[in-house]
Amino acid sequence: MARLRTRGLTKRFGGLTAVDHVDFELGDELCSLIGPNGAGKTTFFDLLTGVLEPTEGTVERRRGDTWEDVTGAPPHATAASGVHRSYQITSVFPERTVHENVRIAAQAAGSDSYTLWRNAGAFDRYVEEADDILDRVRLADRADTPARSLSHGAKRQLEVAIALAGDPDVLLLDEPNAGVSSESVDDIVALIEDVASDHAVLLVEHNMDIVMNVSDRIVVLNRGSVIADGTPEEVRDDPAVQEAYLGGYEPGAARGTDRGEDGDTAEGSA
Ligand SMILES: Nc1ncnc2c1ncn2[C@@H]1O[C@H](COP(=O)(O)OP(=O)(O)OP(=O)(O)O)[C@@H](O)[C@H]1O
Repeated sequence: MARLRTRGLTKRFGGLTAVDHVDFELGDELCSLIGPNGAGKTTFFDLLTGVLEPTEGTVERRRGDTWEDVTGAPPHATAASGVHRSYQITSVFPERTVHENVRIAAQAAGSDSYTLWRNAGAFDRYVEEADDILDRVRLADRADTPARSLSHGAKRQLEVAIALAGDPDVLLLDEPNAGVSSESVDDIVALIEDVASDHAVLLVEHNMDIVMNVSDRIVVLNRGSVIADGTPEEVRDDPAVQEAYLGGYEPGAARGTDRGEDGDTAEGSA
């Protein structure tokens, strides 16, 4: 079922059109959004999540049998409507533990957050929810670790955990592999595939091996416009995509050669 769609979505920065009349629909699938640097991927995510207001066009969310116009709704309203984004530059509280970060995110998304002090049962529920999510993202053994001391890979897992805490049905994953060492890539890939089993997922990822392996569908942006939309095989074999982006792509060559390979060690701050 289609869950999110855009019609004629456009963002101009002065004379530059960063996103150019994009018609897009996300269903229950793992769709990757790829394209060269500056293609408009981040701007598109910012438009979907209300970080930016479009110059033209609409963003709509499925509500039962109808579509609701959520164009320009602020980020908290977008999150409340079930669209969550994992940030490349994260919003974790570095001094708080992994568990506290997820529990706080679950509380913030819950309807009774303002009366929590009166409602011990609600608190226990959020603690349990955080336990379950940490099991799912395989961070349970680091529940009591301060977020700042996690490795890059574990930080990406925590970001996904925080996004899951809001109980979304659409997840926008913003380079979940950024900065992760090659040994940890398989864990992140397993996590992406796992969350895609029960969420609609839109993934921005530069590592083409990951994109080709996990995606049901790939949308290619170039200079703000969609130049291809299809299965990994269709997109890989598309001459326009080869020219704009994938020129010279060979399976297996992307791993370890991408940006952000600065090792999977703690970085001192989240
Ligand atoms: N706030 C802004 N003001 C002016 N220009 C901007 C702004 N944000 C982005 N741009 C421009 O819009 C274009 C699209 O940028 P965007 O960051 O969306 O691309 P991207 O596909 O995410 O790139 P990357 O892969 O490098 O992250 C670029 O030319 C960029 O310089």
